[in-house]
Amino acid sequence: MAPTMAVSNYDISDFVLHKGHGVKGLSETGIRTLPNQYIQPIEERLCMTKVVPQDSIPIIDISNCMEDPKVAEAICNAAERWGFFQIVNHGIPIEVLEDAKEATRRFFGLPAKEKNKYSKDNSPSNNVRYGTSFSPQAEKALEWKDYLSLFYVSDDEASALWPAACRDGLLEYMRKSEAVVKQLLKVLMEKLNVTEIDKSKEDLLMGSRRININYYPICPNPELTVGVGRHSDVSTLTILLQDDIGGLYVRDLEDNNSWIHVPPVKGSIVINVGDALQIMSNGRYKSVEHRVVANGSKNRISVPIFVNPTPNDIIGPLPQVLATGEKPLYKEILYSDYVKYFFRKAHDGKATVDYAKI
Ligand SMILES: O=C(O)CCC(=O)C(=O)O
Ligand SMILES: [Fe+2]
Repeated sequence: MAPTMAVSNYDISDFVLHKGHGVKGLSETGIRTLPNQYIQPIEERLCMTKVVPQDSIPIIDISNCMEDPKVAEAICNAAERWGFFQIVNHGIPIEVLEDAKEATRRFFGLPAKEKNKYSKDNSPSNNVRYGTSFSPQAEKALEWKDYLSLFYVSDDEASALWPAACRDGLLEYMRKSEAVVKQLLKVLMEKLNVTEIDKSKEDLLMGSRRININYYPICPNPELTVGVGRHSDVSTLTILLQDDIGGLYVRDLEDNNSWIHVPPVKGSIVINVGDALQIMSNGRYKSVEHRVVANGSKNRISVPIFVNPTPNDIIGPLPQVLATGEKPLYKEILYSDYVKYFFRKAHDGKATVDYAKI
């Protein structure tokens, strides 16, 4: 589409949602004013006075993760205090990270017609979904983001169903990140006195995976909207690859009113604790609220892998954590019910975890 072509407010949802242009397409029309649908209530916009520049989440060199108890301690402390940390020297080759980002750019660079083959209405499978915002049917204001979400079942299914433009790069990134996930979970579990991770425990911690690719295009009035609203992830752990633009903010648990930027660090991966791990650890590891701001001058991409329990797992505080008489803070719940609850509503901070509280 020609960069100067205007899209009226009236046509926006048809253009963005139904025709599959997404906010990327809207941004590329050269639009100068944010459409009303994207204007967030003031309390949902991130006011920069709430950002604490002197604080930052830990950056942990995990090259000696299994041998050096200090590394294990740093990981567990970060998961308790911040719920977020970055890892470097993780063993995933830099080319694999670059290829995953390239794969992401290639997918979003496709014509709308091609991307729209994977929309809710057109996708041949629920495991492959292209969309925009988080949950447009449930949201009062839309988020300035397009995404492709891929639930991993098997390499064969991915070969058959995932878009060719991004499939190989994303699969490789998923494969290469698996060893890192296992190491991190082993360390985090040991601190909870879970010393043996057999097959059923491994399924409970990492039995299913979803990889998303996110595109946050240049936004005409970034201060009026959000890239992603306040939420915590429903995962056990999230492994997030971001490009060099920045814009992800994390709530500071020790000063509830403050937010901390997660700066891009070349070659690093951001790790965050998700709700499932908060629940299983009975609140010891924190699934922390985070959000992404919109950007007025640069396009941003990110690639989170959500490492999850399997949908039919029952999750609740682990017996090893409660063994000393600690009171459970959460109920036992079917993981797929938990996820359904999360996706039924707009992003709303920590409300999903409250659903599991006793
Ligand atoms: O884009 C990012 O940095 C974070 C995205 C995110 O929080 C999510 O997809 O759950
Ligand atoms: Fe998230």
